[in-house]
Amino acid sequence: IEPISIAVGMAAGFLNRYLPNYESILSYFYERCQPEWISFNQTGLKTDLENRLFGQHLASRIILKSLNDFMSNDNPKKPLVLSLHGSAGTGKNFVTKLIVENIYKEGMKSKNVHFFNSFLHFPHHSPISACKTQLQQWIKSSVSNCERSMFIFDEMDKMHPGLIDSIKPYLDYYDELDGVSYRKSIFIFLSNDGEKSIIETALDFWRAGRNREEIDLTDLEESLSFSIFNNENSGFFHSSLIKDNLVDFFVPLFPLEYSHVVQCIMAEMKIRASKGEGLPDLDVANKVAKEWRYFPKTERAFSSTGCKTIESKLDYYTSNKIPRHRPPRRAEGSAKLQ
Ligand SMILES: Nc1ncnc2c1ncn2[C@@H]1O[C@H](COP(=O)(O)OP(=O)(O)OP(=O)(O)O)[C@@H](O)[C@H]1O
Repeated sequence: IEPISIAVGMAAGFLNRYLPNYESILSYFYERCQPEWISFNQTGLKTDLENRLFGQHLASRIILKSLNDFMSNDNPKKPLVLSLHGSAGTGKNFVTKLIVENIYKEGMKSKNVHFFNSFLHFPHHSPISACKTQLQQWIKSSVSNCERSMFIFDEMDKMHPGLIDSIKPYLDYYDELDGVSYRKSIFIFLSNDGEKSIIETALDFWRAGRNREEIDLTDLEESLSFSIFNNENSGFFHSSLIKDNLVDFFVPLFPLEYSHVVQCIMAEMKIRASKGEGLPDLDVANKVAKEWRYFPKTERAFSSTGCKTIESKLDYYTSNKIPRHRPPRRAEGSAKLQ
């Protein structure tokens, strides 16, 4: 009997000691809606924006300021809604990833980060009412689980306006909706809407020989919202989300210049070097960047595809097969200006 009672006593002691910590042990291994897993690394984001995002001074400034203010406010009046605009390959998805990585320990894999692509998740042939219900339920249940949820909508301009309108209540100034508060969530919309006016502004500065870093939001705000409102093909235009002022910040991403393409190639080379695949070489980066397509044809001011497809171009180049005149996936905005 003696050894049994000793064993029972030891087991009781063990459980007493560790059971109260059961939750914290679990939260050590499994992602929870807790500061260990979700907290804003302001310095990390600042450093990433300065060192990893090229040619986007205005986007960097707006994103950093809006997130600093929002994440340090314990009682925001509404969720943060950012709408990122710009042509293909200028860094909309990339900067979103930087934001996510500096809030969620698990980055894009976090179960509290929800990424939707209009084509993939809401194909136009699907019944809109079913999509609306599913999307609303998804948002509600995610925020019920974790108030610090993030929702990213890519290709927002291709999204059905009815679907955009169905998320409006969650973006508004409500304390709660059916017992759920959405005020600490973040919504990020990505689209090509407004690219024409962003390109035109950047081109005006380029032609005037002015530094693009001098471009201020005031130079753009009016023309950007005008061009979004007047794009009849856009889901944004047809939805009432903009009209009702539910977007907190419009974030313009400028077309990238030759020097930014070189920076992107060098960044990719550094990633490869860290995996033991060669060394960064500025001469090679310059050679690859020269093979890029630029617009307008005469001035060759901006890259037609931003920094997109760098990996494959670098692959081609390093295997001595440079892709010449490969059509960019999407360069409608640039074509108009040629
Ligand atoms: N401004 C930038 N600074 C650094 N890297 C960039 C930048 N823009 C693009 N890149 C690089 O190019 C890749 C493609 O860019 P990204 O997916 O962010 O483009 P996008 O603006 O979202 O384009 P799309 O409108 O076609 O979705 C990124 O993964 C990143 O490696």
